[in-house]
Amino acid sequence: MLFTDTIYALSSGALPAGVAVIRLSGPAAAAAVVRLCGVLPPARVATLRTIRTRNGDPLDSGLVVYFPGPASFTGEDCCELQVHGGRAVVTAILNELADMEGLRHAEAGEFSRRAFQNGKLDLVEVEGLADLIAAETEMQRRLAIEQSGGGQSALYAGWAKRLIHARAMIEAELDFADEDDIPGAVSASIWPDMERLRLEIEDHVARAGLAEIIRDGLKIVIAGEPNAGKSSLLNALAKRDVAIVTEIAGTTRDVLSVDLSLAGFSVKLFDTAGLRETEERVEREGIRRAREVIANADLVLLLSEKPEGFHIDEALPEKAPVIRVATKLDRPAADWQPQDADIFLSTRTGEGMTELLEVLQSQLPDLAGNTSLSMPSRRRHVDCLRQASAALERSLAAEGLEIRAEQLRLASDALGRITGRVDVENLLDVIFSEFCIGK
Ligand SMILES: Nc1nc2c(c(=O)[nH]1)N(C=O)[C@@H](CNc1ccc(C(=O)N[C@@H](CCC(=O)O)C(=O)O)cc1)CN2
Ligand SMILES: Nc1nc2c(ncn2[C@@H]2O[C@H](COP(=O)(O)OP(=O)(O)OP(=O)(O)O)[C@@H](O)[C@H]2O)c(=O)[nH]1
Ligand SMILES: [Mg+2]
Repeated sequence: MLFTDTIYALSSGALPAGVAVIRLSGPAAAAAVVRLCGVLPPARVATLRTIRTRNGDPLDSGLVVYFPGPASFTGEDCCELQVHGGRAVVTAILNELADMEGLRHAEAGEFSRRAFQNGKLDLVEVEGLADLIAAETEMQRRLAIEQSGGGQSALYAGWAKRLIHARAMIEAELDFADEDDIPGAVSASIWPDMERLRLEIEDHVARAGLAEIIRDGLKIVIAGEPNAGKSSLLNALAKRDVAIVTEIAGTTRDVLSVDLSLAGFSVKLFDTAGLRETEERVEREGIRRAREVIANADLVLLLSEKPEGFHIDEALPEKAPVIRVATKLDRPAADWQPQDADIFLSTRTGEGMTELLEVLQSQLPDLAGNTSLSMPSRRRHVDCLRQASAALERSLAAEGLEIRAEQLRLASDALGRITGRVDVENLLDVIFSEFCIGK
């Protein structure tokens, strides 16, 4: 594909800033820099230049870098103007660029799209870059680096290679089937490896849930009777006054949520309406919504201010763990026994809060140390991997070499779609639109 347009955009963040980076990519990038700075700096050497309007008036003095293609981020000729990050400075330079022939402002993700189309990045790496830019927690960063740095792509490429080898062996057998001196089972040796491959893919897919927790955060829902102290706990954990707290039972109606970072993980903490039978319409709707988030929780903190309060007739999630939290421990009223709850706390005195945080951390996946974060990070990857695994399974079960070979081809195609080597044109708009402008 040929791009005739040269694109430009402010690639750094919000202005004002100490320094702003304006990137250009395309055939007219070098000429544009010559127009602004006189002469082109030597390739890949940051060089201090005065940037001028076409009338020769100085706009700014900045560092200019020229990356001749194909050895650039996009594979095209690229230039960077690293200028003072004032709004008027950047606007003036962008206006100069807008007036030049063949130049236009970049669309969201367009630099990365060109890098993909020029073979600099594959789709997994592109998606990893989008994740890296969005990463807010340490685990999100590590997962994104695994994807954007090519680690994941190398794994899939290795699998694709094994499939190609197997298909080649089958082709050879089919081609020479009539000749007596070719042993009948050239391809027999490949099936144990195809079975292993299928298991490897299945193991890999099984880690997708972990990736989802890293990307989207662990969903922890605070539930329990009205007045149990749910909103007080949300505020205590968030360390801000997010939810309304009153002594009136039935205060919270809407589902509230705050994002926390816990041991490098992102956690989404939900406060819900107290669960009880009621005729009050607004409260009933609040309780319906509470049940909905409880059903989708990764972890439920079930709160009660008295031992019998845990026996609610509510549908708790089937798979997610439930931690029983005894509240308002500072009050002498309730007669708690050690077996009544998992955690005893008071948000008023802070007692038990450390223990609660420890229990929450113990519920997070153990990814300490150098554990590899090799896992499918997106639904799209999981879908392709499942298709590959299913095709492998059909191939292993089928009779007849032609049919088995056809299924292996389908498995190859499914793997190829993950990194974008096979028919993904329709996906590209979706993937690149996730990016910010200038990336
Ligand atoms: N100033 C600046 N910082 C930046 C970027 C940028 O574009 N500009 N990046 C933007 O994302 C990231 C760095 N990524 C980059 C990736 C490849 C190439 C590049 O020139 N690749 C060539 C040469 C490789 C080499 O010299 O080893 C190539 O792949 O052929 C540059 C930046 C983060 N920091
Ligand atoms: N003594 C004491 N009172 C508490 C504690 N935590 C909450 N309370 C009080 O208990 C009452 C109810 O607290 P909330 O946090 O609003 O309870 P809730 O579970 O969110 O209640 P609903 O939203 O109505 O379901 C308020 O008056 C709080 O001040 C605590 O640790 N100690
Ligand atoms: Mg509340």
